Amino acid sequence: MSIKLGVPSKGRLMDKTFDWFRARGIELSRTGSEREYAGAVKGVGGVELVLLSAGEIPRELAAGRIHLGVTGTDLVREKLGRWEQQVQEVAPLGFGQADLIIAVPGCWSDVDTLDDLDAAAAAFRQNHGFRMRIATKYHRLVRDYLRENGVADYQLVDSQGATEGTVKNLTSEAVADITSTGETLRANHLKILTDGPILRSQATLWRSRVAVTSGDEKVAMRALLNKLG
Ligand SMILES: Nc1ncnc2c1ncn2[C@@H]1O[C@H](COP(=O)(O)OP(=O)(O)OP(=O)(O)O)[C@@H](O)[C@H]1O
Ligand SMILES: O=P(O)(O)OC[C@H]1O[C@H](OP(=O)(O)OP(=O)(O)O)[C@H](O)[C@@H]1O
Repeated sequence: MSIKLGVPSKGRLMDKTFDWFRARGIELSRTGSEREYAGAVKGVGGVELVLLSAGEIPRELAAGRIHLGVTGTDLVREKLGRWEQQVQEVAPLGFGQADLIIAVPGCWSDVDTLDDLDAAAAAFRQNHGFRMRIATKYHRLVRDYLRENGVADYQLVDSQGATEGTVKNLTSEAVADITSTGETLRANHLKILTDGPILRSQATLWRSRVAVTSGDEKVAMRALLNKLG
């Protein structure tokens, strides 16, 4: 059997992951037709490439179905409770940097910090009869962060994409999402709370702590990790 290496199947993370491995003498590639999720590995033996959604890689590592996987710190911390017990960081990859932040409408002139948000949330509930809505796909991280900072008068609404549009669409009052250049926030007239990000994320190579490795696989794992430095 081979070591299974999970890599995002599309987009910026896939291309940059392929570049990162290539720079270390390992050629990863998608094979078959443009739409087929099959991959090949050259430059090291006993390693199989598994192409997956970035969001599913934490779960596959935690289940031990892949031995190694590339995905963002944000996704590991969001998807896995007690993530340190399930995965181990092998190497930060130096790309896919993004901050998880909370943003509110730019016109909320009296809201710049979490404390301001807390006060605005209490007032919002009194005026509207329901809790201020924060749209996000990072439920665990946002809930933990707001609890640690004493903000309670809010509700999370799920948004799996185009989150910054939810304020304009009147399905939320604030958002908690990943940003890198800040352009999407600016284009949607949102401003970031000034307290600092909830989390700084980047693409990272993880090793499963639970995947079982046979003798052959241990040899392949050592050879691979040696090449990666
Ligand atoms: N604008 C950005 N710049 C840099 N990294 C980003 C940006 N947006 C998202 N990322 C990072 O890319 C990783 C994958 O993001 P996301 O969950 O959006 O995946 P996706 O591309 O939608 O793929 P899938 O839907 O297949 O899971 C995350 O770790 C995230 O932090
Ligand atoms: O700060 P910026 O450089 O503008 O990048 C931020 C955007 O990038 C991500 O979205 P993505 O492109 O993955 O699409 P999504 O909305 O479907 O998640 C993220 O969710 C933001 O919307």
